[in-house]
Amino acid sequence: MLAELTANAVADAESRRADRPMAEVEAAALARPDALDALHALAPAERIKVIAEIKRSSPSRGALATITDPAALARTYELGGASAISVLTEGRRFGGSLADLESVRQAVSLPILRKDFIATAYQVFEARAAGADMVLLIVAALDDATLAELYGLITELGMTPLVETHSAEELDRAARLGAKLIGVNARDLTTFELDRDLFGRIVDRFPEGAIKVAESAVLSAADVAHYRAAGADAVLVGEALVTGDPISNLSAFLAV
Ligand SMILES: O=C(O)c1ccccc1NCC(=O)[C@H](O)[C@H](O)COP(=O)(O)O
Repeated sequence: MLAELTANAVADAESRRADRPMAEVEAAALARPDALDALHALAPAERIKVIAEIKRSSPSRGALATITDPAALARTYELGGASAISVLTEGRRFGGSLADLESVRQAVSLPILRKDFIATAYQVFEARAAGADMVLLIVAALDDATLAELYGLITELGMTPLVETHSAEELDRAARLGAKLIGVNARDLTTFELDRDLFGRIVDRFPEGAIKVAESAVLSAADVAHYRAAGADAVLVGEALVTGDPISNLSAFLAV
């Protein structure tokens, strides 16, 4: 499934490239004001931080929410105390787009993550051109050379890579990269099984000083407390915020 999602995302980017060549996207990326400092926004603090996601649907859960105005939802997240916004830009299975990211960029002053299946430089330039401050790199989807190349490009463009892992070995690969913002996704992206305890089992492998993000499977404040007790600096939450009341859920999550 992960290989298919990545291949589709790359194919979709290649078809956009036919209309908007690399030189044009690169120029748009370089013309953007500086990216926001996501490492500062997500730095460890007394309270856990929340990266709030704009998520319409997903392969594991199907349709989740009708989001006609992602900018309005992002403003609600900002008002509710989120530290950053994640925008799923994959179109086929998640119903997202780069246009969503652009509209969110105009609406909030929080760092924005492009959450997608990134495997090419073109997708990274697209992210910056649309106003992203962070770009997701999924370790399981990339070999070490591509991971290092994309990591370098993202940082050269002033953005922060969120390096996503799902095992101790992948966390070690993220550490070798020098990643400063690392996520452990509770969701196995091939089987869709959720394992909330994975974060706690491998948290000791985080490199010194890296920001620890627990991704997925937060449905309640108790889940946030579980991740916090295991050492998470931040949680990345989609479903609970798009299917419930975002303000009261954020308030409960941030009170942990
Ligand atoms: O959510 C899915 O079904 C999914 C399937 C395959 C690849 C990625 C997938 N989701 C992306 C994410 O990692 C989540 O959207 C994100 O961590 C939030 O998760 P949740 O709070 O459980 O909605």
